[in-house]
Amino acid sequence: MEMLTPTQEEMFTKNKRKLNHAGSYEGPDTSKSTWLLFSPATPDEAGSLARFLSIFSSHGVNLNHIESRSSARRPGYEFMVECEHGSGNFGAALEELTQIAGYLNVISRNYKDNISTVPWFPRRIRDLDRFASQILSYGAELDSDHPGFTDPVYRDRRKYFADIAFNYRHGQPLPHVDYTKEETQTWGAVFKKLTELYPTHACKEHNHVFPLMIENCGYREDNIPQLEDVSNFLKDCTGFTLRPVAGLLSSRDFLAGLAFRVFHSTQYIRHHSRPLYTPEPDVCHELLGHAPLFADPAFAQFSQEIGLASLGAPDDFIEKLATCFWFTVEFGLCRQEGQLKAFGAGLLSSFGELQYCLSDKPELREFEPSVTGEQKYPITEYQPVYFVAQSFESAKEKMIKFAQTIPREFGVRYNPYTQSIDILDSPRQMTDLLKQIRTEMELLLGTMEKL
Ligand SMILES: C[C@H](O)[C@H](O)[C@H]1CNc2nc(N)[nH]c(=O)c2N1
Ligand SMILES: N[C@@H](Cc1ccccc1)C(=O)O
Ligand SMILES: [Fe+2]
Repeated sequence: MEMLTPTQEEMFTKNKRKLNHAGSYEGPDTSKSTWLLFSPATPDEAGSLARFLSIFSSHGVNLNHIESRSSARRPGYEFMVECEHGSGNFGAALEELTQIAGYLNVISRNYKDNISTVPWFPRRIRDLDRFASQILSYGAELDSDHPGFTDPVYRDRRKYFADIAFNYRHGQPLPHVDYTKEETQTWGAVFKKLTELYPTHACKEHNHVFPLMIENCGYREDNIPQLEDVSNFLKDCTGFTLRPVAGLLSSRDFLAGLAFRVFHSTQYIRHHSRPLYTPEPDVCHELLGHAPLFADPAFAQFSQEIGLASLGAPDDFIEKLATCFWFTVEFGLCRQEGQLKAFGAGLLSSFGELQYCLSDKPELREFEPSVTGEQKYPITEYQPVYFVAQSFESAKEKMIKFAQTIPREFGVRYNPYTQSIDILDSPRQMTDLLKQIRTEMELLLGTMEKL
């Protein structure tokens, strides 16, 4: 396969059709959400919601959802409405609203048509339910170059897994799967070969956590661990959880999940004919490659930082972030005690590529987000170039600095109590944040005085 730039890659996958819940196809940009978040012009305006709603009805704009809540940005209330695309004269309604609202954010899947809107991003953890129907390539439909393409039993099985993911909703237990004998054998072959390489090839953080997964999550040669068990384990370690996904998500959606410490995990297994390398993520990749590192607090935070940086970012920055993600979380190398080790999940799940990446064949460069973010890469074969991070800590610091160059008119912060993203753009919110930090400082000082 020829090399694709990230832009080409997006086009390549976007040109493929997407499957929605009902199993019918929809075009790439038909997602229907435009959210408006706004406040009345003055805090004590009585009956203001009714006045706002009349604007939408007079322009024939249908609302799918209406919510009022206490505003964090100023005294009084704020409203959130979800408008149905294509109904009525949305532009006119928006214009009228702008005239009389206090603040107004427009968060839209349709942001490409309107410069002043922020690309849609999930605000609450249950908003992630909307991603299920946005699978890019593969998914339930296998491509003709896929090793399982001509195997009807495998295709059937993939359909079964895709349905689980499509029907999953936030808060439900992760569906338990009875894997077949053949599937368990494929896992066994991958597991056996990889665990022989880990002591010499994997980074120390992976080697530290792996025995814990064997002990707590049923990692064994003769058993494919259940996502539920792995998710519960990660939740105890770092608050990360898994949710099932039918296949590749767009970079934007995938990264947004990480902002909530949610990792989208496939549940199907690679085709048995090629256990040592597969062109798409599968349960071996997620559970052997990704899961152990999400149990590491520094790595979990690094992943969440990338996720938070992506929320509402313009497309070109999403591409750069996704490329940096690719060359760290997916295919990163690092130096530890003078030796080169793999920490990328795509390496830790492929016996073939794990050997290859530490051989003298590939080219190595130093990880530097502004440079790495521009690198082209193939997605269905071994990487010709790898980037080497000095440590997780240094990679994290570089990424945070890079994230600060993303143009965005507000700050974002994950609120673990409400499991939602706070948009920070008012002095009042900054004062509140400062008060919280003061409480923590007092705790810290108080403890230091005791010790
Ligand atoms: C963010 C970056 O594009 C990355 O490679 C993503 C893309 N979409 C994905 N989607 C799923 N389901 N699993 C993944 O590991 C990824 N990786
Ligand atoms: N190549 C990886 C799977 C993978 C595909 C694409 C992206 C990341 C990982 C493996 O064999 O395990
Ligand atoms: Fe991955």
